[in-house]
Amino acid sequence: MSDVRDFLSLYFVMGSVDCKKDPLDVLDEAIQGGITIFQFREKGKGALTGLEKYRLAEKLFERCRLHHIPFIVNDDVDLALSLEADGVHVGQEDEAAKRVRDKIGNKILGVSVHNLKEAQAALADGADYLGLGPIFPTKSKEDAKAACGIEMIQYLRENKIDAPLVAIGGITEQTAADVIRAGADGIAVISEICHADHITEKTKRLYAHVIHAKHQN
Ligand SMILES: C=C1C=NC(C(F)(F)F)=NC1=N
Ligand SMILES: [Mg+2]
Repeated sequence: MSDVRDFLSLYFVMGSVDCKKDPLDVLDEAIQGGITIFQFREKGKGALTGLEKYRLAEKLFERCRLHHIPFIVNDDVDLALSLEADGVHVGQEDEAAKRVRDKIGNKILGVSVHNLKEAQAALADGADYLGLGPIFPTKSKEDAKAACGIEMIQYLRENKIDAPLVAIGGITEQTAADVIRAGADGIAVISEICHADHITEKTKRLYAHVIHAKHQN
């Protein structure tokens, strides 16, 4: 895969808990709208486990493979390996990024970061991209830290964090362009797409905001 940076523009993160209808339909509509990378994040109250989780992951992965969209698994490294997913995304509280890198070889490794110190450590551990957030307050993650603000994107860039970086946390149509102009390579969204009345149209607008802002940078 060429540099993962090119795939980060519109990063859809989702699990069954986030969906108001069949996750397969939600993903299909988001793909029609132009998402560029997908993360299966099955977490929170009522999340699937075991074989049910595996079966849903398999079907979502099939959709992504059909449309050449990288399929990333959140937290569950063993699930990623058993599916031969394109990569994994781990947080600060998950398995240490260095150990994950040893397990997954040259698959994509994304690491959640909240500040400069965590960003530097993640890159030292071999992260291919950073997930910085939450930028704004978020309802999609129960144990989210306090919002770090758009300023943190600029601060990391000013401190020579030039690695591929996607911003996440409460990002909407109204704020997408500002996040890109601050220096992010893409935006990651959960509820902005999952809770939209018309998922494909919403996704197309988010994509347009991101691509337009990218060409201004
Ligand atoms: C907590 C997270 C932070 N960032 C990301 C991503 F956008 F993919 F980088 N995913 C997560 N699950
Ligand atoms: Mg995690």
